[in-house]
Amino acid sequence: MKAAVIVFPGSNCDRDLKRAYEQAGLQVQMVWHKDTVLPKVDIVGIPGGFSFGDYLRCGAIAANAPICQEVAAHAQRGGYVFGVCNGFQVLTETGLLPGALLRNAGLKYICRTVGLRVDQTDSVFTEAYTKGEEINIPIAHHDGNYYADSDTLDRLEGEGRVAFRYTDNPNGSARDIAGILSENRRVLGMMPHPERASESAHGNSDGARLFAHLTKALSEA
Ligand SMILES: NC(=O)CC[C@H](N)C(=O)O
Repeated sequence: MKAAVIVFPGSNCDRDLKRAYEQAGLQVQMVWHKDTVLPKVDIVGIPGGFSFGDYLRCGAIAANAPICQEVAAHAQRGGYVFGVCNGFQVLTETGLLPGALLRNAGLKYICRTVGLRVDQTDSVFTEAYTKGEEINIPIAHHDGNYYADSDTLDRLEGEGRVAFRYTDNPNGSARDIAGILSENRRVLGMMPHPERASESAHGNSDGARLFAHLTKALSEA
């Protein structure tokens, strides 16, 4: 199974995501944002970081990079895409996921491990968990406050597209939302970083389960 990890100027979790994918058994190719061809892969990863220095809005400039048209085409063909933190911000800016990530309610950068509740287990990203299970995953962001209008929030909830919620909302996110899925559940965006909870040196393997299951599910898909 093959994965691509997109790299923008200012990405800083690209190699962490590559490592988490590789440890789970995926073959990874790094893809520069100016590339206009996406290699044939089973999943695209959009990593965390500070793409283009977070200028304009987090993820807004990255969303207009040439490779993002290819990522959108891949998603429209039913391909899998996984955006972590800045990657989630990029996915909302491209319109592949609804809503926006606003400045944290407390206006401060938050870097700590938080509790998440798994709300939807019916996706390749979340099947490893049980519904309602509480896991611990680190966050590191200043713009993680998920916003969408109430109709969109109702639709996300009604369609079972809320993947993860914060157990103790750290950033003001609407309805405690920490991660959402696309309509076909093949695109996941989440603010917490499962790749930072994926090996013994991290002291937490709650994220490793996501990656291990992902590889298995992709090979069976
Ligand atoms: N860790 C990250 O991806 C950070 C995302 C973004 N730069 C923010 O701080 O909100």
